[in-house]
Amino acid sequence: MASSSRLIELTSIIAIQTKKVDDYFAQNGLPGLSFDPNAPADFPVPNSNLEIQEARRKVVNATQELHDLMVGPRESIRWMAWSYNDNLSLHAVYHFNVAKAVPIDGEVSYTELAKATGVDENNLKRLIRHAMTNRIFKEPREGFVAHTAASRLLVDDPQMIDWVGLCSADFFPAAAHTVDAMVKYPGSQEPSEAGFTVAWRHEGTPMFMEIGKNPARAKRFGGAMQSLTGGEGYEVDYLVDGYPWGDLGDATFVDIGGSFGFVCVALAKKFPGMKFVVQDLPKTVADGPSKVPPEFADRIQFQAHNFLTPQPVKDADVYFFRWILHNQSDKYGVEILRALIPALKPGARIIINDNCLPKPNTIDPWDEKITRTMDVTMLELLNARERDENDYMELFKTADPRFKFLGAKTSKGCRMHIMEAVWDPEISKA
Ligand SMILES: C[S@@+](CC[C@H](N)C(=O)[O-])C[C@H]1O[C@@H](n2cnc3c(N)ncnc32)[C@H](O)[C@@H]1O
Repeated sequence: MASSSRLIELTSIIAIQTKKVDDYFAQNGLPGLSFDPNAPADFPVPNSNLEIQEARRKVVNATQELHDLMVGPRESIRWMAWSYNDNLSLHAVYHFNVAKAVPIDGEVSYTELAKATGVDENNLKRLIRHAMTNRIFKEPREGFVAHTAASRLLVDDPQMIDWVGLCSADFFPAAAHTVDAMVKYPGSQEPSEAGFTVAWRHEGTPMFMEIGKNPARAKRFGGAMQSLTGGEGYEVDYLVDGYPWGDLGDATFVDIGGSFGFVCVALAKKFPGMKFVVQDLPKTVADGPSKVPPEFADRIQFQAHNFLTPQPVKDADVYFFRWILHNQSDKYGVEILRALIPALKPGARIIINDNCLPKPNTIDPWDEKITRTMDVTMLELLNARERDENDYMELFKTADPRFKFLGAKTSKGCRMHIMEAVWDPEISKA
C-alpha cells in the first residue's frame, strides 16, 4: 500500500530529476519545455544521452504515479471509463481539418473557424474545448482559438496527421467492437474475424486487404506506420548497432516483408560486404528500387514474394522479419517460419526485429504501457499478438524443433527487441 512516505519519495524523485534535466538545458543553451506552438515538438535531448533520458523517464513515471495516487482509485476509474471521448474530440479535429484553419502565430474566432471548416459553431466549440483539455489548441481569450505545440503538429507533420487519422477514424471503431468479435469468434486466430472486420462490416476480409482497396485509406495507413516506426525508441539505428552484423562477413540478408527496403539501406551503409534481397507484395516491391540511393542499387534487389509460400532465396545467411510476426496469430506465424525451411542451409539465422513483451512490472512503466497497448491493438485489428521471449521460443519450436532459439535482446532506449534462431538440421525432429 502506498504510504505518505511514498508521496514524499515521489516528490523528491520529481524534484531531483527535474533539476538534472533543467540544469542540462541551461548548460547547453536549450529552450525550456513548453506548450507554446514554437516550442520543440520533441524532447530536445538525443536518445544517446542516457543520463538525461533516464532522468526524464523517472520524472514521467513518478509524476504519473503521484497523479494516480492523488486522484485515487474511484475517481480514476470513473473518468478512465470516459477516456474514449479524448479520441472523439481528436477525431473531430482531424476529420474537420481544424488545425489547418488556425493561424500558426495568431488566433481565430470560433465563428471564423466554423465557417472555414463548415461545422456547426456550437458543436465545433464543444469539441475543441474538450481537445484543449488535452493541450490540443488553447483559448488565449474567450471565443478565440490558437495553436499549442501539439495542435501545430497537426499542421506541420503529415505522418502524424495520418497517425491521428488512422487511430481515431479506422482503429477506434475496431477497439469498440473487439469484445463483440471475441464473443462471436472465441479464440479466433483469423484476421478476418477481428474487431476491425466486425466494426467495418467486412467479416471474412482481413484488415490489410480491406484497407488496400481504398488508395486514400492505404496511403494514410502507410504514413501512420512511418510516424510510429520513426518514433522514439524505434529508430533503425538500434538494429544496425544492436547486432554483430560485421561478424557475418559478406552475408546475404533477406528482408521478408521489407517494404521499400529502408532497413537494408541502413545496413548497406555500414556493412559494405553485405548483399540484400527485399521481399514484399508485388505492388510494394515495384516502387522499391526508386527509393534506394543509387550507390546501393547493385547490392539491394527487390523480389515479389508472399511470405506464406516457400522461400525462393536459398542458402542465405539471414532471413529477417521486422514488424511482421506481431501482425500474425500463432497459426500464421508458424506457417511463415515453416515456409523458410526448404531454403535454409545449416547455420542460417532467422532474425526477428519486433516487440518482445516483458514480464509484468519488470520494465519502465511508460514502455510497458506502450507495448501492452500494441498487444491489444494487434488483437483488435488482426487477432494477432505481441509475444514474450517464451512465446517466441514456442513459436519456433512449434514450427520445427530444428530451429534453435537463441533468445531475445535489446539495447538501452530501444523499444524493440532482436530475437534470433539458428537452423540446426542435426537437432532431432522427434
Ligand atoms: C508492418 S509492415 C512492416 C514493414 C517493414 N518490415 C518495416 O519494418 O517497416 C508489414 C509489411 O509486410 C508486407 N506484407 C503483408 N503481407 C505480406 C505477405 N503475405 N507476403 C509478403 N509481404 C507481406 C506489407 O506489404 C508490409 O510492407
